[in-house]
Amino acid sequence: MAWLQATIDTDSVVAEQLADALMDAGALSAAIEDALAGTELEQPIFGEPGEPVDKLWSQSRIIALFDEAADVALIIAAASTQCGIALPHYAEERVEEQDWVRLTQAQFEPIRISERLWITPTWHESPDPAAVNLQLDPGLAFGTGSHPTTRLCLQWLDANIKGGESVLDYGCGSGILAIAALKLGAASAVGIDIDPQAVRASQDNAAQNQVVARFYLPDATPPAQYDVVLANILANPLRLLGELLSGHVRAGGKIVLSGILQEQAEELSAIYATWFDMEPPVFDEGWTRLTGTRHATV
Ligand SMILES: C[S@@+](CC[C@H](N)C(=O)[O-])C[C@H]1O[C@@H](n2cnc3c(N)ncnc32)[C@H](O)[C@@H]1O
Repeated sequence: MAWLQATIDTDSVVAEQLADALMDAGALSAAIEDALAGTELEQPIFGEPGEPVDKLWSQSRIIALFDEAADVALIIAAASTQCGIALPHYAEERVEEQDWVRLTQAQFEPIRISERLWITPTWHESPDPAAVNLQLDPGLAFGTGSHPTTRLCLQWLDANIKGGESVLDYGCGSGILAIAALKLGAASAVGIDIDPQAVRASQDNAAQNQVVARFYLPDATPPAQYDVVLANILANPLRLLGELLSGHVRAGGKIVLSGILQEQAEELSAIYATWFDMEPPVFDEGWTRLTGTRHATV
C-alpha cells in the first residue's frame, strides 16, 4: 500500500480555504504548515483559546495526502479553481507504507528535565533507573515534557518540592505536573482541565506511574487551598483566572504560572501581584515562568 503526497506552496491568506477545497475534491488529509519551518525565518505563531489567530505565516505550505490511484493534478486544479486562485506550485511524491508506530515512537526519546528527573516513553528503558522517572507517552492531551512551558514547571517542581506538599495542577493536560509533584514527594495532587479527554488521560497516566492523584473538570474543583498551584495554560485564560487560582493558594503558598510569552510576562506579573509577591520571571525559548508567594491578607 502506498499514498501520493503533494507539497503545495501557497499564499497564507488562502491556505485554509485551499486545504478545505482539497479535502472536498478528494484529498485524504491536508495539513498547513509554515513554509519556512526549520529555517532561520521560521515564525512561531501561537493562538489563544477562543480567540482567532490574528497573524499568518508569511508563506504557507500544504501537505496533502491522496489515494495511490488519485489524479493529484486534477484535484489540485479543481481546488484552485474553487478558491479562485491560479494553479499553485507543487511537488508530488509517492509515500510507501511504513511501520508508522515504530516511526512515531522513534521521535519520542527520554527527556532529561534535571539532574534527577526524567520523562520516558513506556516503550523505552529509563536511561537512569535510579532517577525519578515518569513514564509518559504522547497522547491526546498536552504535556510530554518536551515543551518549554512544561519543562519550566517541572524544573520548578524539582527544585522546590521538599516533601509533603499539597498541589493543584490547573490545566493538567496529560497530568504530567501533578504526577511529577507526587513522584518528587508531594503528599497529594489534584488536576483540573476543561477537556474531558485530558482528565481521562491524566487518570490513565497516574495509574501508569502508580501514583494516586484526583482529576476533575472545572465544575468539580474541590473548594480547597493548596501549598502549590501550577497553571500552565496561556496568557488569556491566566488573565481571567487570577481570582480563582489565587483563592486556591493558602497564605504563604506558591503559584507557578507558565504558557506566557516573554512579551506578556510583565503584564501577567502585574495582575498576579494583586495576590502574590512575584519573583523575577524565568525564560526558556521565548516562554516565561512566573512564580509568587501568596500574601497573608489581600
Ligand atoms: C498547555 S496545556 C498544559 C498541560 C500540562 N499541565 C503541562 O504543563 O504540560 C494547557 C491545558 O490547559 C487546559 N485549559 C485551557 N484553559 C483552561 C481553563 N480555563 N480551565 C482549565 N483548563 C484549561 C487545556 O485543555 C490544556 O489541557
